[in-house]
Amino acid sequence: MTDVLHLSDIGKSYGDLQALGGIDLTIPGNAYVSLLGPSGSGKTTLLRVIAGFEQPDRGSVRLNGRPIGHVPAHRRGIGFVFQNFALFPHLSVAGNIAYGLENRETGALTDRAVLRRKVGAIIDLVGLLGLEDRGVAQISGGQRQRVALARTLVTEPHLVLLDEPLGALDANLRARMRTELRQIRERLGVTFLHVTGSESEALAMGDTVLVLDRGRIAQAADADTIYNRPASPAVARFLNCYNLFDGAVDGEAFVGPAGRFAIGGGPRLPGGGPAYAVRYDRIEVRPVSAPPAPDEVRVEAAFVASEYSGAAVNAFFALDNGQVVEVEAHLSHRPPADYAPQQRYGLVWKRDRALLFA
Ligand SMILES: Nc1ncnc2c1ncn2[C@@H]1O[C@H](COP(=O)(O)OP(=O)(O)OP(=O)(O)O)[C@@H](O)[C@H]1O
Repeated sequence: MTDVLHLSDIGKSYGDLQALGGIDLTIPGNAYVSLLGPSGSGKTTLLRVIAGFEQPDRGSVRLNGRPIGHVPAHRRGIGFVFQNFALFPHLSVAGNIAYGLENRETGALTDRAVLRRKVGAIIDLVGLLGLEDRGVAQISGGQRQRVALARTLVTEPHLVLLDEPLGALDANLRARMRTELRQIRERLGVTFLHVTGSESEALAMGDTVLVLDRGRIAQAADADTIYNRPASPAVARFLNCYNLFDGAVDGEAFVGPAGRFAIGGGPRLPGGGPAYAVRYDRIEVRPVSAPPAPDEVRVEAAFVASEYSGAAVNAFFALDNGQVVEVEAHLSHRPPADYAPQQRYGLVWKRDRALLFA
């Protein structure tokens, strides 16, 4: 598979603020790539540099092997889908989709039959058949999102950039559009680079997930690797599914304010430590009197509260040093537990299930 985009040492500052601090990145053709990062990490700035809306202070951008730093945005052959859709309110669904083809600077399409065929094919692809003549104010949010996507795809871009494309949709629709976006992309074979602040969206959608941290790529890997082997405590923190503990390695234990955790045969990860991380769903809650097995780590904590989220329940426990530990139980595995407020429990996990950044 050939690479579609190559970034080398891209830097961008606004005054004293460094938004991008030297980005090296290669994005393959025919792939779904998610770009995940907390607010302010530089996601939008990076997309805008790639699209050509923003000039970087340094570094180079290559598209299909050719440098495009000097090429204006509208000639790059890169599509952009915005969170707010940015549709023309006075045009119909078909009118919005045709607009870019009819009005492009070079090679504007004037042949009505060709235009109708191209627009019709893309309307079919994104699932808008029958809505061609509706005004865009008379369709649903999900349908407007499809129009925004179709309007970009009809220009046959080499690469499509999507900035929080599902952010304006309600939760049900967002889940459905995830699957649809992936299917549409697969049918076309064009690379999507999808910016999101949602870890679940990034992991669910990306063949490759890029994690941005303060203007740098903290990790680029498949979703499984990111989830199970985050490259640093910062990446683990963004994923919102790891309890992180401060401390230091002391012989065969990790020692910090939360206690002394015996180190098992689990991996020692090189990046950004020292820190100790246990995933929410790796922790079991036991009566305080139950002793741990030799291969387990145990801390005592008082139950604070639970939160149901559909298929799972997340319970929060306070350690003696005040740190809150989150435990996630999937209801398909066991019925919801009934913990007593303020009561003490043993929180237990297998030594080799923890991650050690050292
Ligand atoms: N035009 C600008 N002028 C000054 N500072 C800017 C400008 N655009 C972005 N920044 C700053 O650059 C940093 C990166 O911003 P960016 O919008 O790329 O982050 P982001 O990861 O997309 O955030 P969010 O998820 O909140 O949209 C932020 O600190 C932001 O305040």
